[in-house]
Amino acid sequence: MFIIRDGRILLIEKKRGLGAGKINGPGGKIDPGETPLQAAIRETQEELHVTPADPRKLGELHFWMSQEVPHILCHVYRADDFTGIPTETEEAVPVWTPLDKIPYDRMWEDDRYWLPLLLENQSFLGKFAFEGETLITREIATDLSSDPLRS
Ligand SMILES: COc1nc(N)nc2c1ncn2[C@H]1C[C@H](O)[C@@H](COP(=O)(O)OP(=O)(O)OP(=O)(O)O)O1
Repeated sequence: MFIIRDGRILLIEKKRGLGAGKINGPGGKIDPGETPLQAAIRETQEELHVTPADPRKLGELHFWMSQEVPHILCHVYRADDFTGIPTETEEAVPVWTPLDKIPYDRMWEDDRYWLPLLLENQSFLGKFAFEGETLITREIATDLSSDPLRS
């Protein structure tokens, strides 16, 4: 979940789990019975104590990681407002970042290929294969005019 307001993006420094130490948006696994959107909102509330307003889906990302974590499907949302006060939790430190200073060198390697599209409000479908934390192959499709991602 990427919240953007007043020329800044609300990122997190993740304190535990997959990608600990990296900068990312809030997010996590979908619980049984949840939709991807419900999960993204809940994870944002749990990790930052804020609730995104009117989030909309802009992207789908497929990650192939390793034999232990073979495939991850990640639903990517953008919101342009929120309620609450971004607060450090056991899971994350809030990192408000100017849009022209996004720290890609501290993020997963794939982010530099699709986060600029999200900032431009473009929809995207990405496929990324990793070996460890190194990006090996990437494929990105944009301008999904039939809008399959907005359902
Ligand atoms: C491999 O490339 C990745 N790139 C990016 N940008 N984000 C990724 C990548 N792999 C995973 N993620 C995201 C997806 C989720 O938002 C988190 C990982 O969440 P995780 O499954 O570890 O869930 P936790 O944060 O541990 O939380 P729960 O266990 O509470 O669900 O990273």
